[in-house]
Amino acid sequence: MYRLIFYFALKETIDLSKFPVDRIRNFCIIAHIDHGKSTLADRLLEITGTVSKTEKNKQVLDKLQVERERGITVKAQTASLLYNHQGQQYLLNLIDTPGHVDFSYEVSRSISACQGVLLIVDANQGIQAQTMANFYLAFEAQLSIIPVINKIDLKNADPETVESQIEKAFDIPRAECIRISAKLGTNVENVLQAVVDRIPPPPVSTDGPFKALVFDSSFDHYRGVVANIAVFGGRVRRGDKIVSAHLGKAYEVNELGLLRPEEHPTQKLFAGQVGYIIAGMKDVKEAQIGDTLYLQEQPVEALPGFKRAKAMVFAGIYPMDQSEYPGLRSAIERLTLNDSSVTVQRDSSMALGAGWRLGFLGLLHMEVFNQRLEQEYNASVIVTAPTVPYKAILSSAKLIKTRRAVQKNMVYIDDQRVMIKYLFPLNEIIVDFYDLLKSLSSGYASFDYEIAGYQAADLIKLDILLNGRPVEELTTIVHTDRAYSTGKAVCERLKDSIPRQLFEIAIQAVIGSKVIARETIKAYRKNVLAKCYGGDITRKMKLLKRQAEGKKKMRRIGNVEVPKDAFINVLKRKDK
Ligand SMILES: Nc1nc2c(ncn2[C@@H]2O[C@H](COP(=O)(O)OP(=O)(O)OP(=O)(O)O)[C@@H](O)[C@H]2O)c(=O)[nH]1
Repeated sequence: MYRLIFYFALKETIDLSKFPVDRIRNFCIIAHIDHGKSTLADRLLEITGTVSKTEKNKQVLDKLQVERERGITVKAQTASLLYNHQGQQYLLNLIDTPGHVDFSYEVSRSISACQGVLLIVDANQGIQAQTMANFYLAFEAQLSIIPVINKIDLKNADPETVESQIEKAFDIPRAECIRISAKLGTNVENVLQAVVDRIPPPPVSTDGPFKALVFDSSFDHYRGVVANIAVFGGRVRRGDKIVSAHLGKAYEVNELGLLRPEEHPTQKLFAGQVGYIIAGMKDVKEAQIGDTLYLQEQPVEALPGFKRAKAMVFAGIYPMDQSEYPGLRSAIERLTLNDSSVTVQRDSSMALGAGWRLGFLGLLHMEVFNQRLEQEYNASVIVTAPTVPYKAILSSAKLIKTRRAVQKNMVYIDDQRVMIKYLFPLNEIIVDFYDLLKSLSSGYASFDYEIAGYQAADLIKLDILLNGRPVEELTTIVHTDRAYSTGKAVCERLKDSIPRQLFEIAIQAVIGSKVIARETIKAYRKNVLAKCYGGDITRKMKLLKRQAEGKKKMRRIGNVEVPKDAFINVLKRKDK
């Protein structure tokens, strides 16, 4: 009992910040979604004694509730591990990266804080779209790449084939692949040894001026912004005055330390270290991912690669009931405090009242944000169909007609797998492309995208009217060739989504003043008390209450009640 207490006390007194640079390794884990990144991270934490075995299977690094539920990593988490190798103690800084394409900028910044990566490939699924995209990010950053073939315990695991794919696609000798089962812990120790042997220590100088890269940041209600940093040069101490390069603002360091993965405060952070810093910043926009921090008295040039997060998918968000507006406003404010990549603009609509127009990195990012609003803040919201940004040239007579998708190239990864690159209008892939691709290929195809810039196209505005009133939230920009079919499909789907009401409802799709499609919903009266014979008042009250609650899920547009899901569902193309 006493020995145990002594051991913990000793462990905490080791000053990790004084670690010699040649015994530090900074690495991250990259993989296609679900290939086992978080499971491997947990095993590494466990083997190195960073977390206890009792927390096994809890996915320590996937903290957010949405992450647990969806099994995806949204926010990167970091942990410093102590590892004994051939009688020497090493400090291994593991930076967990988000796996989804929406967060590829975060992945690229995490990568730039590292000298090596573990590239995980599922032994059953083999190389997938994000394996390729992530490999190129690591390759271009000239990192040491350790291929790890995971899930070898699966009945259908085929590590031989996956090794051949890795050799062919990435030109990495198959002998360098490590076969593991992150779930069972098989060979995971070999991964740690490879991290020490194959990844170089950070090429930094402790003598130069302090320079650090912000690769993640979050907001704490009591302490303000907590920025995760990788120190590229010099050292920083509590009380130092630091400056963030892109805003040029100065701050005093209140607290700093290492992440194990919980915060472990230290007096200083040295070049080569990865840790956190708290310096009185009030908004995550003051510590943007990719920004550089330096000492006020020793200015340095900013590290390359900084990009302001750019929203590519926009949607309107409105409270179900206007009385919920103040609550929703504070929920959005709190959530965006932690996510500087969401853009917020106040908006209002005739039909839905006051609300916001929010911009997201991608569709998953938007869905996660909405789910968090509902789960963490109990907010009941209407989300309009997502749109993408366009650049419009007004009154231009010469527009070039483009095809909707253009094939760019095709590469065979092996005799069963092919990677095809297309140039797509973003609008074509945001609503339901991924679902469609998965269902058409019975789950075999995977997909990844990057933004290729703006291109001229023959586009037109399609309005939807309900009993003659335009419903702004259903207005879309469509390709001229698709205007008629989209208008017709939206009208048909709205007819299915809107319940019959006491009067007839006309649904029209309109271009300019021209009606291109129309559906009619016949009048109907639903009497919820119809089946309620006799005078049981409590039962009647219950039924009326349920009807009132049902109505709450509806939105009134003019005199027409529209279910909240209709705003997004009608744009999903089931007909392709
Ligand atoms: N059989 C088997 N299953 C595994 C193994 N490693 C992970 N899994 C399972 O694969 C699924 C995905 O694992 P995660 O670790 O969440 O995958 P991830 O790559 O972190 O996913 P994202 O964070 O969404 O990118 C989970 O159900 C794991 O239990 C393994 O070695 N064997």
